[in-house]
Amino acid sequence: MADDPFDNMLAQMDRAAEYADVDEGVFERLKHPERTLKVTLPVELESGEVEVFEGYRCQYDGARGPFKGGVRYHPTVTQEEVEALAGWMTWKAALVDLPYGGAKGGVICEPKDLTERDLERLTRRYTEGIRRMIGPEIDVPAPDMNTNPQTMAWMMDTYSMYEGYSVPQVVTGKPLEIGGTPGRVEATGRGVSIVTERLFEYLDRELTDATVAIQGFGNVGSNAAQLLDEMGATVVATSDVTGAAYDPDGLDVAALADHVGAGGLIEEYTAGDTRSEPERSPEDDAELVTNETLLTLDVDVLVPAAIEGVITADNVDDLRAGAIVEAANGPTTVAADEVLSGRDVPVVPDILANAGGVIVSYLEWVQNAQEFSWPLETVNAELERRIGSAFDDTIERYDVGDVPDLRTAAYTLALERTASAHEYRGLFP
Ligand SMILES: NC(=O)C1=CN([C@@H]2O[C@H](COP(=O)(O)OP(=O)(O)OC[C@H]3O[C@@H](n4cnc5c(N)ncnc54)[C@H](O)[C@@H]3O)[C@@H](O)[C@H]2O)C=CC1
Ligand SMILES: O=C(O)CCC(=O)C(=O)O
Repeated sequence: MADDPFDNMLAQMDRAAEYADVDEGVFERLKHPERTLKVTLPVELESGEVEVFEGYRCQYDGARGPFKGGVRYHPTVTQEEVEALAGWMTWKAALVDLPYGGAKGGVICEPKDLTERDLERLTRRYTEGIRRMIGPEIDVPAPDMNTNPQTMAWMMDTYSMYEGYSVPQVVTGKPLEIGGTPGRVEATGRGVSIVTERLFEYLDRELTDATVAIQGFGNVGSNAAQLLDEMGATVVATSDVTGAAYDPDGLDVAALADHVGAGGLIEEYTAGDTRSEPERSPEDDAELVTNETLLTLDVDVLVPAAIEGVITADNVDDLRAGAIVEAANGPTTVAADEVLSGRDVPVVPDILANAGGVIVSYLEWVQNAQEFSWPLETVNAELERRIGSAFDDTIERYDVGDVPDLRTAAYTLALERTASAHEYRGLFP
């Protein structure tokens, strides 16, 4: 990872500050997380060994409503990363106008070294650790990297055990059977595909002529790939931690999704590797390239959909993509942003591009509160309306002509909305 993600988030705020109509004192307040809880999580693993994990939950800013944000399981989680992610959640919720503040959680662990039983125990320990901090009207966790509907089911169950009754509204991204909403699993990728389509309309370019490279083929990357493929774009490359599959004629995205869905790795899918011949579509002649090469491919759209800090001062001069749509949180450093902005490469910022997940989480939370469920068509239509409206707001702010790029336009709106909530509520108790 290039720069410290928290410093990067602060630098993004600073870049927007000169254009945002925000009181200086309130702006200073917004540069600090409200609180971060660090928890120690002893877990007896299935192997019989006891391992002590460390986890965090950061509530960054709650002026606009209950805290909201995912939980990440990853070996590189740090307190600063969780705080940056919680800050980005705050600006995201404000930009897409949800009645939420921003939060994020993380546990330092390598999920692929843990059994399903270990993951359940770890999740229950973590939920117990942060349960004093969360609640349907207080702070509502959701999935992020390496967590999924099953993780949310364990969290909901653990929280409910302590309350003595079922509390589905305490987390979102749950399985349908226990109060999840149709459409949440695909929501972030769907949002990415919608904003990409809207960007192309704005730029007066045809998405059906476009080539796309997507770094990361997890929940977000794989759904974005499949939806962009359905919209007629040509997905030429995608990756996981083992490397990237690249085919200039276009990947067979559905076959790749089947391969990865069955637990396969990207490196096993590419030409020259016979381990996955039965799963690989005979037409797919993908070669294995590195993640670094994927980022520098000559494509119309680059979609970073893995981790933060991958587009930096070190590689930005090699980037050839015509546009960037940030599905991951924090993939671009401010130093790289300045170069891209100078080159007029449009970058749809994370707080807009990946907001589909939290939008549909909000719709799940509302359905839980109503004790009512909506059909998929209603959820998808509401997602499209809300993310489309945030896209329009961002473009309208950008078209005023003073801000250098779309990220600064989006931050200007998010900071003004959050600051305004602080001003109405007052800074002091
Ligand atoms: N899941 C969600 O609803 C949302 C996720 N995001 C963001 O999207 C990004 C991806 O999240 P998910 O798809 O949920 O995670 P995931 O765990 O389902 O998938 C992550 C993907 O990235 C790959 N990856 C991990 N480290 C990598 C590295 N160093 N280099 C290249 N590839 C690497 C993994 O192999 C996997 O293909 C994260 O930045 C997350 O914060 C943002 C909004 C919502
Ligand atoms: O669905 C949510 O509440 C949050 C998703 C998330 O963690 C994110 O947008 O980064």
